[in-house]
Amino acid sequence: MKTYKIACIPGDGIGKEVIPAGQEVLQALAAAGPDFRFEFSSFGWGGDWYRAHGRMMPDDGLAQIRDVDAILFGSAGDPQIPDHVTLWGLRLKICQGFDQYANVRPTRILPGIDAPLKRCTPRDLDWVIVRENSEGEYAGVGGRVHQGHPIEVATDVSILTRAGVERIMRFAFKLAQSRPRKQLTVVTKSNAQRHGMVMWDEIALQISKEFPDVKWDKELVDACTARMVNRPASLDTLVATNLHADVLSDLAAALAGSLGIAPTGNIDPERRYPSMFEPIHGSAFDIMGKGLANPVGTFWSCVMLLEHLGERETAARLMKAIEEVTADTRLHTGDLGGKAKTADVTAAVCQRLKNR
Ligand SMILES: NC(=O)C1=CN([C@@H]2O[C@H](COP(=O)(O)OP(=O)(O)OC[C@H]3O[C@@H](n4cnc5c(N)ncnc54)[C@H](O)[C@@H]3O)[C@@H](O)[C@H]2O)C=CC1
Ligand SMILES: CC(=O)C(=O)O
Ligand SMILES: [K+]
Ligand SMILES: [Mn+2]
Repeated sequence: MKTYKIACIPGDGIGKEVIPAGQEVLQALAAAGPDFRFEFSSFGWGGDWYRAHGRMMPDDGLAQIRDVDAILFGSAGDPQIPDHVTLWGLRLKICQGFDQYANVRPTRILPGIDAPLKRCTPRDLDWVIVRENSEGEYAGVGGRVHQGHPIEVATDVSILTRAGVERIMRFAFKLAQSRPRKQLTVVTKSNAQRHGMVMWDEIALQISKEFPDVKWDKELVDACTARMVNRPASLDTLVATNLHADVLSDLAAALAGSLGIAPTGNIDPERRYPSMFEPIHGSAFDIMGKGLANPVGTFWSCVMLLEHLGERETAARLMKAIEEVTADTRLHTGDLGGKAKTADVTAAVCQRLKNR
């Protein structure tokens, strides 16, 4: 029997609630079938680790998880520690350390979810946002000089490399090609950002020639927000820079009903390193520790994890169980207007997996 090694890193805030829930669901899946088992390892990295050791993860942390088949991640972000310390010390360290350059964020309106756009039916909103995940605005290049003085200067320099843009464009065109509509929107801002984004557009055109069957267009990021709201059905696959896609994907999640539902894969398409799956949301300080977090974003991320492992049938089985649960409004958590708790939703999904 196959054994998949999964590293679980709950991190902070509601990550500590939704990742154990995700692990429970994966365990229930493995128990329901004879095909494979999981070997979980758990890592208590994050804000608590920082308070005890002065850093978010150990110096050899990447080496400790180098050989797993996949990583299930919660969130980095602690109310007592600056956000840039937590994010860079854990999540970005893993994403960049393992060169997980493609961040994939599907969005759909799941059954039973009351999405906020009154003219948008579930058929109109079926997107995948591909986020460049290794450079751009989050390259980490910049600095501060004259700190605290009136002449203080601070910079964050966006870095776009030809190799980095070519690989994410190729990934996005390929993903668009694999979807029924074969359609890609390249999100840009080449009117105002006249160097990096102009190269981004040029490379999009260049890579498009490798995919003659993919229809593609270009949209400025500001206009793209309006198009997502007004003409959702005109979009299918999107590709955008690190910052642009970060913002667009929270909007996408909200338009599909809640930030609590949306999944992500931080993928190394070349499979040199393990890929990492996480809900798109953060630590949710306002609800943490109360058992109120919606675990669906984590469960959907588990679906992506299973697809990445090549377990397509099992992934589909989990997605079906998730959709059956969202269809029952009694099982909606507070973010969806319901009263259910994390544990109720988790138990309901596990129950459906047992009853297959
Ligand atoms: N990938 C990561 O590790 C991320 C980390 N963060 C960090 O998380 C912290 C909080 O960030 P925020 O901007 O407040 O974003 P957030 O995603 O944590 O929360 C935004 C809002 O959405 C709600 N929400 C999010 N997930 C939910 C869920 N599963 N169920 C129910 N409601 C949910 C929260 O209660 C809050 O009102 C910060 O430290 C930030 O840096 C934020 C986003 C991603
Ligand atoms: C950090 C963050 O906001 C994200 O990964 O989406
Ligand atoms: K997250
Ligand atoms: Mn984000």
